[in-house]
Amino acid sequence: MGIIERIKEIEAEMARTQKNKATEYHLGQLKAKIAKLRTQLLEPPKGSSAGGDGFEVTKFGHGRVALIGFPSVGKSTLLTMLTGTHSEAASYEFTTLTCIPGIIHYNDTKIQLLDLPGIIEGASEGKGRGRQVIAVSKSSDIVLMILDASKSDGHRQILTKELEAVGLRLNKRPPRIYFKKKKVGGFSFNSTLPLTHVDEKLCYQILHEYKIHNAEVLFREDATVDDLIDVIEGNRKYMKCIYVYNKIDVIGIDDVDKLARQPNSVVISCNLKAAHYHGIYAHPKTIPRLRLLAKMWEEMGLVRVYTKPQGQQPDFTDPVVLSTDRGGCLVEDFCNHIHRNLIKDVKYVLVWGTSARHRPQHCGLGHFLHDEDMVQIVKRKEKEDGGRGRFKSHSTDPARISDREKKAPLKT
Ligand SMILES: Nc1nc2c(ncn2[C@@H]2O[C@H](COP(=O)(O)OP(=O)(O)OP(=O)(O)O)[C@@H](O)[C@H]2O)c(=O)[nH]1
Ligand SMILES: [K+]
Ligand SMILES: [Mg+2]
Repeated sequence: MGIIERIKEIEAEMARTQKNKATEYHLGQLKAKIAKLRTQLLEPPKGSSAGGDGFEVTKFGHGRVALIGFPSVGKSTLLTMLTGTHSEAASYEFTTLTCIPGIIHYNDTKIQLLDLPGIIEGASEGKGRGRQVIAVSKSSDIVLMILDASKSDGHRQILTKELEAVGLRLNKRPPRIYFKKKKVGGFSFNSTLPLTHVDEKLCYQILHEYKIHNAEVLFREDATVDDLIDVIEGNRKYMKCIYVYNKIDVIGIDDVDKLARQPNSVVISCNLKAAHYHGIYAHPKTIPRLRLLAKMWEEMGLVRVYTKPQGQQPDFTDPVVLSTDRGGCLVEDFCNHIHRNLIKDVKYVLVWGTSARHRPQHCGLGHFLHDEDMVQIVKRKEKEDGGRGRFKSHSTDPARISDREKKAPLKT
């Protein structure tokens, strides 16, 4: 039996099983079994090389955004509108068959936008080009889920389920569960608050399913079995997703209003003439292109830092662009971005901008920078170098020549 059939079989068993206190351990184990199979499904088949069919697009610019959606929702039309790169659009489904990159110039940064083939239900199991499309989405910084405003909102749930099945978690943060595998010592289970979804026995059984017998688990929130499985699997990708409702020119203004008020959602129309004709862009929530770009920028969490040479103004068209993936952007990240050896020469930095309490503020490597800050690096002088001799070449430093080298006969 193939992996997909096994997943289907377990899903059927779960559907048959009534949910109650007595079955909760069994259901938990079944969930873990499915998660394991799905992870297996993601491993590329032996002997095959991934991609090779027009999907491998080189990363470019300061960030990457993928357009995901059902066929004919207007992904290609949107790419053409936002980037100027032409991507074929037509009224029939599956017009786009490969990955087509374009570039958005916004806030002095370059953002790579990727048009992709439409995906359909079952994409996570390999239907259509689902696997390749999903792999590209995983390589992106954020996802724009393009939806047809005139179609059922069920599409959004189906797509979310497909992306979740391959380990993508949209607009969620990692569960607050500390989990550490150990070599010995058995199983320890703790929580900092009362738990309502998981108890020690259930956790033990899930770990048993993964053949993990020594581990430390600490719940820091009232997490679910699914959260626990995500933490054990350890391969989940947490991504921001913007729901983009396109074609609002074909629906009524009340429906536009409802969609626009949903969280993480933007309403647009690529058919500008129709949108103006219906008076849709008179609506305050629908300043189309700019609103979408602004939302995208916000969700990407990029930080522009301008380098200020001493006694000069910085080049305000050429920022250092950093991401806040790891919870923020430190002075240390900024220095490392400029040069990987710079950090040991830095005495302190001067920071101007919203992160600074004074103008300028003296900051160390652990200071968090904000978007549009200006930074001047002040280096150590050579004599302040703590005698580490960074300017000396090691090979000519007599103290560093080993005894063995001294004794070695000179080569002629
Ligand atoms: N009314 C209306 N039609 C639109 C809008 N945007 C796109 N379309 C039309 O929708 C159809 C599909 O557009 P595409 O850009 O090819 O859609 P796609 O999502 O790239 O389609 P596939 O590549 O086949 O998955 C085309 O006929 C477009 O002209 C819009 O905002 N309003
Ligand atoms: K199409
Ligand atoms: Mg297309």
